[in-house]
Amino acid sequence: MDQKIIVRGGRRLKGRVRVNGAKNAALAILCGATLAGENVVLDNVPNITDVQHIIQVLSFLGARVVWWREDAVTISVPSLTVREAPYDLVKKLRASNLLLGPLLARCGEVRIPLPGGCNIGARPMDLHFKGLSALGAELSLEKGYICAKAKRLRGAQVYLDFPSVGATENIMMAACLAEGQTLIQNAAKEPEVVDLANFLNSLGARIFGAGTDVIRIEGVKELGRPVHYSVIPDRIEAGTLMVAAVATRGEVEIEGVIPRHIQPLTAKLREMGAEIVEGEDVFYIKAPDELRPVNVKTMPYPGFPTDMQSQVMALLSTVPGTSLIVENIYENRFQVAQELRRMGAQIKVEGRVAVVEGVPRLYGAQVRATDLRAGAALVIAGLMAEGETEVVGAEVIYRGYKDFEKRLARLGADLAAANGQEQFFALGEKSDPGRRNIPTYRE
Ligand SMILES: CC(=O)N[C@H]1[C@@H](OP(=O)(O)OP(=O)(O)OC[C@H]2O[C@@H](n3ccc(=O)[nH]c3=O)[C@H](O)[C@@H]2O)O[C@H](CO)[C@@H](O)[C@@H]1O
Ligand SMILES: C=C(OP(=O)(O)O)C(=O)O
Repeated sequence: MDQKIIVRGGRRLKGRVRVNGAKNAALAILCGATLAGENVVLDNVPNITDVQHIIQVLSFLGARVVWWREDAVTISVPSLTVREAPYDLVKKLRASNLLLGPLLARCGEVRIPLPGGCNIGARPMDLHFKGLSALGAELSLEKGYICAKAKRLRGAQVYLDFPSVGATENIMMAACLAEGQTLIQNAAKEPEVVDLANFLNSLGARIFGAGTDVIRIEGVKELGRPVHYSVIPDRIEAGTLMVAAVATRGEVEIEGVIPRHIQPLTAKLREMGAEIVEGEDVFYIKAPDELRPVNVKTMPYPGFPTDMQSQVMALLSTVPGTSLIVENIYENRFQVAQELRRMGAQIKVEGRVAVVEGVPRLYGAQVRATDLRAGAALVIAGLMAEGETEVVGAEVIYRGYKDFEKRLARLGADLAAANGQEQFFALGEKSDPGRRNIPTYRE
């Protein structure tokens, strides 16, 4: 059902907000938990729709997953009764592809539909296939399903042509139970890869070098030590809130972060003129009215993250001067530009390059969230715009952000969420119930 977020722009964000656990780490760790038997307890798990969907897939496969607190789950996978994941569940998220490695290692056979997720590019799986084949698996595509089989997995040396996060994670998980040593060269260095490796090591795996471009895995017979593990904070959620703070020329404190994970963004926001003070696990951000244009190039970690590109594009659309954005990861991640143009932004896209000419102001309009980060970017644009912005297709935002509009409202934004039945609930101090029959509430 089409959901909407309605934003009335013009308010500066002010206050303090705490970041949730990282979507991309939690998803990988939940998949990795299928390598173990029982007694896995995870903290700081964000209750977002992607996580709910992966839990549905795991439950279908025979795992017992229980939310025992708002942000904590227990998982036990004594045996996996089903080795085929259903298309209707898997199509909802990209990260379902991360079941391939662990299920193959644990069961020797698996059938998973090609994953779904946002339409941001072709996102092939050749590197996952290359790595798992090197470990001895036979893989084929049959009627939209990835079919993988292996009598036994053997350690191998795998060079990734590109440091793919998902391929690194899948190969690393499969290699945990392979015979002998695996080397992943040109591995992804993202913090979420490191978090997955730390989690697997706490289960009894022997993974060395995660966070560098060579990861060594010594295979073990089984994993299954009791584990109580806490997922790292979401650097992209933190970054999105930082950009929202700067976009509204606000003053915000963001708690529960690992500042070094967000360096590439912090550096850009400082280059634009924002004041950012870093504590051990907190950021204080204050933005002046006048900001400077910057150039941004998305790269694998520790480069500038593609998952922050759309939000920064929204911000730059009101910064005087010319900014250049080069998107090196996904060919369709500029779709948000055409929605921002509806709001008055001046953005030209030529292949992988977007040229953003800052305009004095954006105007509220009806726009569509074409993907998760585009949705967040459009809400940020709405916070800056004059008048009312209606972001339709907002359900994709909840794939990755928990209580997105509530958290922004607590920082003083004026915005509301609604479902397709036009049942609005509104947040923020100055919502105007009269205009749209919105029952207002304040927390
Ligand atoms: C659930 C999750 O963790 N998602 C993140 C993960 O996605 P994901 O793991 O899918 O991203 P990858 O790092 O694999 O993809 C990066 C690039 O490599 C290409 N590629 C990837 C695999 C492959 O076999 N062949 C190939 O060509 C992709 O098309 C893309 O152009 O990392 C991305 C890059 O930081 C983030 O945007 C996503 O939020
Ligand atoms: C692209 C993203 O996620 P996924 O890989 O789950 O589609 C994202 O988080 O921006």
